[in-house]
Amino acid sequence: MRGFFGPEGTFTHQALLTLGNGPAVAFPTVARALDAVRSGDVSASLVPIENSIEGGVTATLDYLALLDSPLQIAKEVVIPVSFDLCVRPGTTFNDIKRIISHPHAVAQVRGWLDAQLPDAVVVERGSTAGAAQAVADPTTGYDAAICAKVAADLYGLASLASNISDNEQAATRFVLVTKPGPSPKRTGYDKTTLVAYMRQDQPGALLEILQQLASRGVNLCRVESRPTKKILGDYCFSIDAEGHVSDARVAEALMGLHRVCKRVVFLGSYPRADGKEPKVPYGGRDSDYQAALDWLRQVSPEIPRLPYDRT
Ligand SMILES: O=C(O)C(=O)C[C@]1(C(=O)O)C=C[C@@H](O)C=C1
Repeated sequence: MRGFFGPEGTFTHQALLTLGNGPAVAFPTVARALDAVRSGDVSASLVPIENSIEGGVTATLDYLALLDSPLQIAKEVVIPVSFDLCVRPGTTFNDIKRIISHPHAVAQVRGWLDAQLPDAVVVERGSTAGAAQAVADPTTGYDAAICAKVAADLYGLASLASNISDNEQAATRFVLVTKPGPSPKRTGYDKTTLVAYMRQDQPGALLEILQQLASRGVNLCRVESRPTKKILGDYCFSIDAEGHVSDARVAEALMGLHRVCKRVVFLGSYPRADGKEPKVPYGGRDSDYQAALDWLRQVSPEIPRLPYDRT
């Protein structure tokens, strides 16, 4: 059984449907969807992780990487997102005083709201489909939801305005999260997600992290700093890098990070949704690493095995 950030009608739910039609259970928060994986109530949960306009979904980034119980990403899904302004049938534009939606959704229609409904109070809470559910119940005091048309149809709302996003190209990335285990097999178009905790008060610590990746030609798709939540000013880095942990250059970079960081949390290697293969720099292919290792063994035969060693 799979879990997802719900209820039915969220963008997460739509993303889940692209993975097939198996049994699924909705959770009202990302944290609960991930806890259900930790407790074994579901085998995997789908949660949003990154939006092309608003960036990382911090609830997911933080809760995925919990130090005592990190989870692992097995798959990613990317879908386009667009929003409608949805109301109970009969509500007019002039009736709208209170609007509700997910914070990421609000951020993606901010310009439209400022222009069309500048005086409305906007409440950021739950999910877009949860907002549609709340509006469907007149006792909640909400007049309109910013949600997908699918959610409006599910909860009996009418769309007063369609495609109100400030940016029509918006897309959100979702990840299917499991308990830690072996990564899915390397495809040649993979991504690796990790969190690097710097040593404190170490000049150039961030540069050192980036150097470990750059010097092996490992390209980054996302990097953002997140507070460690221990003391003010203490940060870790959430990173998506191109490549798979079994690619020699990625394995070497991860070992390098382990040497220079206080801690590295590995959150999985998995196929990229867009199937894009990385540009491997000169000397960065597995065969280059193998040739270098074979050469080193000739120079000094007692060199021990390395993780990517295939001889
Ligand atoms: O509320 C939803 O429908 C979600 O699936 C969450 C979420 C997000 O976290 O970004 C997903 C896509 C949209 O960008 C807005 C909200």
